[in-house]
Amino acid sequence: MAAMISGDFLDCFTFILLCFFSLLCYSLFFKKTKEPRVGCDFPPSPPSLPVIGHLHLLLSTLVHKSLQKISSNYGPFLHLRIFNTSIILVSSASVAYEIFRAHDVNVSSRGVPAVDDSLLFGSSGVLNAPCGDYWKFMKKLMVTKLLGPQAQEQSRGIRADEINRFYGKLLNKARKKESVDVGKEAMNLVNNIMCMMSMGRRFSEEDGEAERLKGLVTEWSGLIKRMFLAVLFRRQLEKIGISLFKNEIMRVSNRCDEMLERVLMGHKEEPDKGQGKDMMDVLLAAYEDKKAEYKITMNHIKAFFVELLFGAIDTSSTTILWAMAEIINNPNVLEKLRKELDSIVGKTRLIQETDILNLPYLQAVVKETLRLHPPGPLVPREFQKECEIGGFYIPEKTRLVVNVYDIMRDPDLWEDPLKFMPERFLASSKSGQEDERKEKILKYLPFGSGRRGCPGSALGYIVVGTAIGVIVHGFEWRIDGDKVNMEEVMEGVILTMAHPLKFTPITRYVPLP
Ligand code: HEM
Repeated sequence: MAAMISGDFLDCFTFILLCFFSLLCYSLFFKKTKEPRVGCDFPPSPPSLPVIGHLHLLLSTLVHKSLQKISSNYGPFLHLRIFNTSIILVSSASVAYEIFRAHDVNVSSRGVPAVDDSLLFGSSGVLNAPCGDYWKFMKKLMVTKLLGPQAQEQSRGIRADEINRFYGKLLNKARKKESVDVGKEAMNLVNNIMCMMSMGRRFSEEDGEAERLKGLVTEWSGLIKRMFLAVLFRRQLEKIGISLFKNEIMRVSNRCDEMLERVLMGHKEEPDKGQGKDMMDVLLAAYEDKKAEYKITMNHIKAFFVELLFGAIDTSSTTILWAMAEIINNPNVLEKLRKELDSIVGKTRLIQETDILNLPYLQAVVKETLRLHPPGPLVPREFQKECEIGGFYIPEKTRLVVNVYDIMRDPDLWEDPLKFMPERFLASSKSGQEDERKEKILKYLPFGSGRRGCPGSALGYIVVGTAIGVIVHGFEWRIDGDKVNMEEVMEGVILTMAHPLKFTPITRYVPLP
């Protein structure tokens, strides 16, 4: 009898638990989104499937392309739904203008929920921090000590040394008639520049440190790729106790932690080993400073460097790669670029950063590369509060995805949008910006926009410009086949080339010692 009672009790208990779980799942995933205000609709929505909404339209390895297709079929300002998560998809330069100009504060959060103490996707980083005191403090430090004009002038020598090393490597390959993996060498160059500028040291290639760092970058990229859609439901899943990828994220994070711990210890022991005060010195001083505007922790410092390594390096090196691919596929561009470099830089020395101001065609090549191949094709944000945009209602906490890839290929905004045509940027970028203001559009967005736009754009232009200058000015190249394959692939959140670009450099001239 006792056994029967306990059996019935267990069945009943399981039944109640199942009911509770189903109700919870219903309210978290399937419950209807908030109704719009009377007289103000949601933006239009493509036909959707029951329960999953528009999820099936997004299941692709090239999400920016799927979203581009959806926008070309249903319009540039859409309301999508995945289960009960609403997403506003924007592919219109005028709506982007309204959002980033009139609603900049409202969309100043990325809305990506933090994974505990992880150094990437965690609560200590700048990328996903809300626009509060911590973000303001770090942004000020970044601009004054690393990325602003004065800081950049002070670190010019570091970049010049790294550009010389880069040239030396290519020259060595040319002498040995060996082929160069452009993506790999660009990654090494930017990696060394960023590490030298921010921590006063580079990761050594000799003792395998650089390889370990690259391994970590690859693991993060793989994780980000898998997490892309999961990010949308993480909040809901965590409410029912499911933490997607948490173990994997923490495992990679712990390895980054160990690596940075070693660097930080080395820095504390020998603070003056680098060339003057670097960002790590500045952050360590802020950590020790009891009167600092914001009390940062060691985790904040480590998260900053992880984001720097994974954000700044991939974006800039991928741009170098795409630029070289476009230049090789467009011999007329190559000819014009070489002519400009030969006439301004000459054939007795290497290009320097300070030359870039006098090389408008090189600047236009970099801009055109970023227009056609933005490393971050989708800019994600979140509406903090409900608002009205373009006459449509947007509820609070709605996710926003601006498809900058689509906007920068819009045939209504760009003549021959798929053609690589640097000349379109030659008529002074300033007048272009004035036109945008007059027309109330934002059509050039490789660095995002508004207060959360990229603070490293000026440095990005300089690093990419000098690297391309060195390759184009210093060498001829031999590639396998006539044309470079321009197929795209998403590596994490970075849009890059699906196939490695390799060429054998042939020396054009050797600079005088
Ligand atoms: C070609 C090179 C680069 C490209 C295309 C690029 C692109 C971007 C984009 C699209 C964003 C998001 C903007 C938004 O939400 O509106 C971003 C954010 C950011 N980028 Fe870059 N970036 C580049 C280089 C750099 C460099 C060199 C650094 C620093 C050394 C850097 C640091 C950052 C930081 C810290 C953020 C986050 C800003 C915040 O949340 O307040 N980026 N970048």
